[in-house]
Amino acid sequence: MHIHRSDAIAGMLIFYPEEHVDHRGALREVYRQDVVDEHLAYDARFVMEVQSTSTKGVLRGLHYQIEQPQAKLVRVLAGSIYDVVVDLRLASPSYGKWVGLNASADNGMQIYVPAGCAHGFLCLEEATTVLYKVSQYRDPDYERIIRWDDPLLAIHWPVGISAAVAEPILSLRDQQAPYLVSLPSIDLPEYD
Ligand SMILES: Cc1cn([C@H]2C[C@H](O)[C@@H](COP(=O)(O)OP(=O)(O)O[C@H]3O[C@@H](C)C(=O)[C@@H](O)[C@H]3O)O2)c(=O)[nH]c1=O
Repeated sequence: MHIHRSDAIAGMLIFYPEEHVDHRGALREVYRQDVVDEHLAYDARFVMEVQSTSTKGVLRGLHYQIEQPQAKLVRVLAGSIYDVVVDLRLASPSYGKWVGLNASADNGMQIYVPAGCAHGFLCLEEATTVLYKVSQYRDPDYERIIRWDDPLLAIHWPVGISAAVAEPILSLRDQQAPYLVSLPSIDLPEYD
């Protein structure tokens, strides 16, 4: 498994599992505890796996949890996504920075989202299925959302007339999410 440390966001990692191809098909080791133990922060003890399936054009995000921040290990089981990680951790050296990556079932990329970073993805194909492990259970009281198109963040989503997706499909909650500028600091996660 090849591991790349993000230059842009402190603690963010990208895993590229090796693919073994033969006449029957292909095989990858998709999870190794020893790799996790060696490379991830102490809080990356995964307690739950979540799987979502979406139609093309669905954008989920940008989501994070305060008080019980969730580290996430994200991969695509079917289709492809533009995956975005945003550092909203107060006092982080990379606060306000974002990283966008094309992850797909084909390329097998796995993205480690450090606890406290916001996460979202745009589905680029029909029936795109994403699976992620999380290090804390979900607590709706601590869930927070930032607008996917926040002008302060200026994320280059592949959205628009000549892009992969003309108009994203959002949940009502994501449509009504606040902009970063209006968020009190109590709603932002800590950096440790
Ligand atoms: C995230 C989640 C949702 N749910 C339920 C709540 C709701 O009824 C339904 C859909 O939830 P949501 O609209 O929050 O799902 P979704 O918009 O897909 O939320 C997810 O977005 C991506 C980007 C993330 O990074 C995740 O951590 C999570 O926030 O599923 C759970 O039961 N457990 C969970 O862990």
